Amino acid sequence: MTHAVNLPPPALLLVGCGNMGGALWDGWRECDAIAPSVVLDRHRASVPTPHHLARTPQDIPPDFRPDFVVLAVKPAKAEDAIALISSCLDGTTLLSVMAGRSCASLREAAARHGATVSVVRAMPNTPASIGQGVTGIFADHDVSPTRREQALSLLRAVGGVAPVTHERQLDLVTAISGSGPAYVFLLAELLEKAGIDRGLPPETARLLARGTVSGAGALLAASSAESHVLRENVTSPNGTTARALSCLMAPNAWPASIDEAITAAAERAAELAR
Ligand SMILES: NC(=O)c1ccc[n+]([C@@H]2O[C@H](COP(=O)([O-])OP(=O)(O)OC[C@H]3O[C@@H](n4cnc5c(N)ncnc54)[C@H](OP(=O)(O)O)[C@@H]3O)[C@@H](O)[C@H]2O)c1
Ligand code: PRO
Repeated sequence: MTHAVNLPPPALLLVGCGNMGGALWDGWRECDAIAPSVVLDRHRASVPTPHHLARTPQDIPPDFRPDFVVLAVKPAKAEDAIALISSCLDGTTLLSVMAGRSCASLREAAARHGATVSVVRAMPNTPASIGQGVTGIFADHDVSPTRREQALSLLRAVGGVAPVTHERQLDLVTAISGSGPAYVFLLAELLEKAGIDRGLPPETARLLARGTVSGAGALLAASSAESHVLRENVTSPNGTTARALSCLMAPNAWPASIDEAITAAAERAAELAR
């Protein structure tokens, strides 16, 4: 995939505007990355003009022709969603953010409902809502260069983008960065709980835990130093951090559990593909 040159922002039919679809939608709207678009979702309260909210496929304006149909429903609901919007799908590019579902399975599902589509798969994450996502992306062989570039631009508008050359690598992307924010939020939860359990006022524990996770993330983003160097900068010889890290870095602690967690998530992504 190469760099886009002055491509017009695409019009989208966003199917599913929940946690991930909503994060992308907020990020795209914030930076004007999209032409007038339609959101199909049962729960979204509103979308601002010039965009249009459809509660059911019948609410989609009949003359609306999207450049991309962005599929952001749960993988188990993909088949139903494709059946419902098949009349908008024919001839478009399907941009799926679903875990697991392969390009081939989505192409075949569309074909079962009389629609010919090319498929781009992206695995974003929820910090996309504030323009700080990171997305792995894979374009199927029949996606046109223009659509590839537009898909890349869309995802670049909401953060970093890592193209992968083999579709199966998206399972690992899902395990590391798609699911990854949850691991970091868990760390914030556990730090907060540790403070409260040891007698800190809850609001103090919350401030310290959240500030530490977000501050460390911001420092990582702003610094060119490797993450292990930033860690070592906090760690005085024989000091408090060294004592804590001797627990966390024990071979059967974080090194083992992170490894196990990534394997488990990637295996689940592969299961969803089946
Ligand atoms: N959450 C993440 O951090 C994340 C990250 C990367 C990728 N993903 C992928 O993104 C996809 C969506 O996940 P999510 O967490 O955003 O799920 P979600 O919060 O449940 O959002 C999906 C939304 O789509 C709506 N919907 C489904 N079918 C519809 C239909 N036919 N008509 C109208 N609305 C419909 C759902 O409504 P109902 O609940 O009423 O069906 C829901 O509001 C998944 O495939 C997941 O693998 C998620
Ligand atoms: N959320 C989706 C899941 O948990 C995919 C990545 C993040 O399956």
